[in-house]
Amino acid sequence: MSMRIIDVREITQPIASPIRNAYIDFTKMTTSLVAVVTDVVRDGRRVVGYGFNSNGRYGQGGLIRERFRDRILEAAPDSLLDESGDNLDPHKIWATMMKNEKPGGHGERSVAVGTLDMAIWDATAKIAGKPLFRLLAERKGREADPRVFVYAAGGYYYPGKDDGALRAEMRSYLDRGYTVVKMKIGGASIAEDQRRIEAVLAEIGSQAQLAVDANGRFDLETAIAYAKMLRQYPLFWYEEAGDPLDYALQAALSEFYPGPMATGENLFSHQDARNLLRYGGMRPDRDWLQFDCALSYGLVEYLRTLDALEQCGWSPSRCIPHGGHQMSLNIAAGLGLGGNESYPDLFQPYGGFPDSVRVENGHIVMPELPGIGFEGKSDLIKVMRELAE
Ligand SMILES: O=C([O-])CC(=O)C(=O)O
Ligand SMILES: [Mg+2]
Repeated sequence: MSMRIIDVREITQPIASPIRNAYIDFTKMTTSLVAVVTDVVRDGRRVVGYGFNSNGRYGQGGLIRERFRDRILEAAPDSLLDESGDNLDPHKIWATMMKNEKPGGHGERSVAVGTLDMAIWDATAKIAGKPLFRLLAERKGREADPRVFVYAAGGYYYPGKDDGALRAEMRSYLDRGYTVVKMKIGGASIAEDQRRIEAVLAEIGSQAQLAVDANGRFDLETAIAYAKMLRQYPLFWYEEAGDPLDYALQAALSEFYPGPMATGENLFSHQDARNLLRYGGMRPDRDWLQFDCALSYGLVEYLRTLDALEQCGWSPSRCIPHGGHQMSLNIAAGLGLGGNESYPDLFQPYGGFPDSVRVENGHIVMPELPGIGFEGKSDLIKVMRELAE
């Protein structure tokens, strides 16, 4: 059976909200929604793979429409297929997209490619008739574990939001089954952030743990001042203290912060990830890596990142990706990551879980849906089908 990709579509959609972290507000935030349309039919329906980019980087319509889409559509169809000729080969499609791209300076083309790569894996798993996490586990020769740890990310700065509202937000995450919650720091004075942290700790008590995220705001001196304040609390992690590419800052910070640190959501290639592990002072026994395939050239590249981790003595179980999307849930269930982020109240309809999924004791169980599982989330698949079906 020969098959081909007949179209690649992109639309840039708003995911705006009035929230802000220590670095940006989200009042103009967008995402690229893409569809990879094939001529394959499964269960009476044309197979279309879908993807989108995570929050934090804007939609990539320009790059997708002007460069990457055409490379896929202009390639000889058979050059994009696996050995059997019955399915797409995401690795070959990745190489086709990246033809005539110089190495280094990864910028945001990694977001454009990561978004398309998500759609390509969705189509590939649908054509194979399996959930993506099962396909990944099979290819890796390991057992999938459909039960995945998830934590609730929120705690943003928000106009008029006081400690009472922050506490109520965190309480609502506990009520929805989460055992780890995350809040923003670095967007207020250190005294105010300490007060906010203590308010949340008082609210969650021993029911949950708290992670804090500075979104890369701090210089070394401020990062250390916060470390000295934060280390008196039993935090789940201290995230992205300084600039994502300032490995020396991260390494120096480790001398002042014995608890778990987390970073990596703004590193967009396996080379950058490897540099973090080489030079960032990150500790494989306690720290967390948050590389997000949807921002960093997709799963084809994330597999290289996992190889780089292994070479540096890191387990995939130390990875809890940024982004709160179902793609990373599949990678976690299929390849043994430590879990995934979730934004219970933000970035809808893109984030979250299929409708049938509940969080229990900080974990979800992946449903057995072909592909990434977008078809199980009614509000999401509705906007996806408007693009391509
Ligand atoms: O506020 C953001 O940009 C999102 C973020 O850092 C996170 O989810 O860790
Ligand atoms: Mg973050």
